[in-house]
Amino acid sequence: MMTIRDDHSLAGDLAMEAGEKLLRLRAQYGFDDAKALKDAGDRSSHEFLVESLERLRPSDHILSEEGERTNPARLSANRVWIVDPLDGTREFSEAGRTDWAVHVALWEDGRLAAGAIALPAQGATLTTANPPKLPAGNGQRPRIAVSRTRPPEFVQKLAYLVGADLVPIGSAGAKIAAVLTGQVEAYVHAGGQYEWDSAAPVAVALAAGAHASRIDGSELIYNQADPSLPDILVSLPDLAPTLLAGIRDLHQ
Ligand SMILES: Nc1ncnc2c1ncn2[C@@H]1O[C@H](COP(=O)(O)O)[C@@H](OP(=O)(O)O)[C@H]1O
Ligand SMILES: [Mg+2]
Repeated sequence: MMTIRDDHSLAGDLAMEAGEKLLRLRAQYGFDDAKALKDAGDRSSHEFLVESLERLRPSDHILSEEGERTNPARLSANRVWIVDPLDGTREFSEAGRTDWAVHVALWEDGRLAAGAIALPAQGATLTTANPPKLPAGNGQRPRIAVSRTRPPEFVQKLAYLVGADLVPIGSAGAKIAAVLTGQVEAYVHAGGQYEWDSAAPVAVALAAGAHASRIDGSELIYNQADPSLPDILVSLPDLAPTLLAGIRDLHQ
């Protein structure tokens, strides 16, 4: 009998397969022409994910960083796959870096229903099929992951206020995975980002029991007409109230 993969497994399998293709591209192109490698990575991963989803989930809709962003049909659809074929494109094009990811999420009836973050160069994939067990907070100075290239202006002050250290990492997916695997305790971003940068990692984070919200504490809302979702806080649950209070104080 033919078995139909459930959405959680499908998200994981597609993210992992896209990641394996990206590793092969990296080996094939090398790092001499970063732009050529980035363009090939974005395009081929997008084409693989769209072709696979159209074949395996023909009635669903797709919102991809590299695709049609304003397609109005997705706004009245029940099921929309939100994908970032290559998150951390810059890091993907730099030799030796492992902080880049493939994001595959399913939004269904107003909420994130499934998701996967593949970290091909780390040999890991985190999925809602089997959410990671959150590390216990160790009571040490918290570590906050921030963008390597675009850290929000206030995070240095936030780190000082709450007694934390900043850890620069590329890719939103790699930073949220770092929270879920115990390399850092939080990720704070502001100043610009889109739904595809956070949908899949947030699906996995919520399934694992982590805190994920806008930096004002409100809910992250997906499948909106304007896919801009400019700020985010993901952390171990115990740390969230302190960070939200710190951010609030700094923004008064
Ligand atoms: N100010 C900003 N405006 C728009 N997108 C941003 C942004 N800061 C970060 N991002 C996006 O968020 C992802 C993670 O960024 P970072 O590595 O700096 O933390 C990247 O996705 P892509 O690599 O898919 O473009 C990046 O483009
Ligand atoms: Mg991205």
